[in-house]
Amino acid sequence: MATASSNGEQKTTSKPPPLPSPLRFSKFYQSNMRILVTGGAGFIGSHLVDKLMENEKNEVIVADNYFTGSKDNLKKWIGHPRFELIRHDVTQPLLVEVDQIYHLACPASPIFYKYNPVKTIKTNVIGTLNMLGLAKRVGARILLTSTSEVYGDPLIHPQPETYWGNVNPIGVRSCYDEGKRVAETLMFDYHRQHGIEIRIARIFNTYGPRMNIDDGRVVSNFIAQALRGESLTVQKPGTQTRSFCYVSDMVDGLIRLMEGEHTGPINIGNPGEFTMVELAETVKELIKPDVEINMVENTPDDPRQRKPDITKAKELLGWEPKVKLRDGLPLMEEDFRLRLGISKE
Ligand SMILES: NC(=O)c1ccc[n+]([C@@H]2O[C@H](COP(=O)([O-])OP(=O)(O)OC[C@H]3O[C@@H](n4cnc5c(N)ncnc54)[C@H](O)[C@@H]3O)[C@@H](O)[C@H]2O)c1
Ligand SMILES: O=c1ccn([C@@H]2O[C@H](COP(=O)(O)OP(=O)(O)O[C@H]3OC[C@@H](O)[C@H](O)[C@H]3O)[C@@H](O)[C@H]2O)c(=O)[nH]1
Repeated sequence: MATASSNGEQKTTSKPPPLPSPLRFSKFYQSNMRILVTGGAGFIGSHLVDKLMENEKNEVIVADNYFTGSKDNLKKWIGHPRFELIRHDVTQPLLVEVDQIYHLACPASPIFYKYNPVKTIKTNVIGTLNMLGLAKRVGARILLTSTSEVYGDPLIHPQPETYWGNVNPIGVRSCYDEGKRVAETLMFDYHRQHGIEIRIARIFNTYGPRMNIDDGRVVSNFIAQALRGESLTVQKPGTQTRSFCYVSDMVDGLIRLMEGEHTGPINIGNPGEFTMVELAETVKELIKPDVEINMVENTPDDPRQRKPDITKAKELLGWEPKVKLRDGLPLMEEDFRLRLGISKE
């Protein structure tokens, strides 16, 4: 049990976690690393599970309520002896014995997190409290997937982790961005007060195969629209920017953060920055050159610019993204073609 926090402050630690089953110390038993992935049936979560399952020393448990995720994303692991899938809502306590927790459970696409905002904030606050309670009880290390949305509509560009953000506390996005900010606070309070080992990743826009076709986020929308021959819906003004990270780079960054020595928060994202008009033009050029681009109304509080400063990730985790947008989009196109049943002309 740690006695000093990463910033040198003294911590009050409560009672230590119970000892694990004697079986884990038995001479002839090689214990595996037991890893819980909440939200593991979703887009990033299922890719993370694939990577974790590659290591034969890992046992993976997924807890998911299937709000935006699906069993289909995990079908290759169902029935595997090192894998378990639990239908569970993180707003309820969970009793499992694990060594690490990747806490991803939360809808991520704006149309889904705004659909039931009260549930979104409960997922972020009560869900994170429950997972921290679990981490405390069993002595597990816990990683939270926070978001670039904690910077709100940023007034500093690119965004370093030291920036405190510019967030509307009462807007339609607040259930998500303020929810994640409270989740980060809870993580640090459990760390300082109870000595829990924490990791916080601030994820910037991530894309790749397995995103829901009707997820509503911009990359999946544009690819699905181009493949269906529908016009690409660029929300006004179209000059707003995002920086897109391919999912395999993201998973690599999350695992390095979990395995490393630093609590974070650490930005994980690709600094390649594009306006939404540039993204639409790239999708058009790569997938369907004759598709139209249609300017449509935007939603409130849409951040005007976003680009991660990844100096910390490079220095502390030895991580930087490898896949450029132009290389990642065709991989996603291939997956969408398969799922939509539209072959290349
Ligand atoms: N993809 C991105 O660009 C991005 C950016 C920043 C942060 N993140 C964070 O990464 C995580 C995963 O995002 P994603 O893109 O894979 O989204 P996703 O919607 O595909 O996955 C979220 C998963 O969480 C599950 N879930 C939602 N509420 C739950 C609850 N109450 N109990 C149990 N399970 C629940 C969903 O069913 C789904 O499987 C989220 O925490 C999100 O906030 C993602
Ligand atoms: O069809 C569309 C959808 C979206 N957009 C624009 O594309 C930009 C990105 O929108 P998205 O919905 O993909 O995602 P956002 O960047 O707004 O939010 C995301 O940020 C980080 C994560 O936490 C979440 O995955 C999500 O909240 C916005 O400016 C939006 O106005 C379009 O131009 N057309």
